[in-house]
Amino acid sequence: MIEFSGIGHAFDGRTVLRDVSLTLGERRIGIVGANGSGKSTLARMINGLVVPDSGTVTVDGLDVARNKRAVRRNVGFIFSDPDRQIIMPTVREDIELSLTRIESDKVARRERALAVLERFGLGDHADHPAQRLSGGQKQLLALASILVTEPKVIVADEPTTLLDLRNSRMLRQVFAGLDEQLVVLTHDLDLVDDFDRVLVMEEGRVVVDDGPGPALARYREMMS
Ligand SMILES: Nc1ncnc2c1ncn2[C@@H]1O[C@H](COP(=O)(O)OP(=O)(O)OP(=O)(O)O)[C@@H](O)[C@H]1O
Repeated sequence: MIEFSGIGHAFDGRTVLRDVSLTLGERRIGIVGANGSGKSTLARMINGLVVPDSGTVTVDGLDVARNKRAVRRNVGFIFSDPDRQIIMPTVREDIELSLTRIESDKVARRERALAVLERFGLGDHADHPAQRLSGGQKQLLALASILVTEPKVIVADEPTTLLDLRNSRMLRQVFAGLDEQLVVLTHDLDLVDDFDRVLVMEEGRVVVDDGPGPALARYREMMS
């Protein structure tokens, strides 16, 4: 359960979030909205990457600002720019690094890394330099390295921006099969059209909060 309570935030004196209060308990939640409407800022508060100027954010009852480390163990954050997330020289090592926290056995780590790479269509690239992957392959690697650790909550910021149609569809299926709570920020409206709940943001506020059908229809109207 994620709870935003009376959130306000400004960057350099410019307000970007205004009095946002929300309880997110559904399994799959989409957040859409115009560029600059505050989606990423709000999502980054879920794992303490941004601390709100006013109000509180809690995850399973833990105040994020005061318990960043504990919260981050349970919240996997997938950045829109995969270069921010890829650390190790090879593709397999990058996944293995993510696994060190939850799997102490080296051989088991390797097996799990290879299995997840196979699942994400990167099996043939396991020993390739991670930085030489294409943009979309890097995005898949960044996703795989978070999903493999099975965090309780996954926050994905524009996860399909670099993906081709086949991989976007594959990701949609991966998301459909996840047991974890998922919060996805996206401009790809098809990605969230079967989610449980969709929020539409405008100028730092949540202006629509509904099922995907009515919420996306309203958003399309707003953007036309
Ligand atoms: N670290 C920062 N320093 C200064 N301003 C920032 C910072 N991060 C975000 N902003 C500003 O806050 C506003 C909201 O940005 P945010 O990234 O939350 O929007 P968004 O809805 O995710 O946009 P997009 O769809 O373009 O990714 C923007 O005007 C942005 O310039």
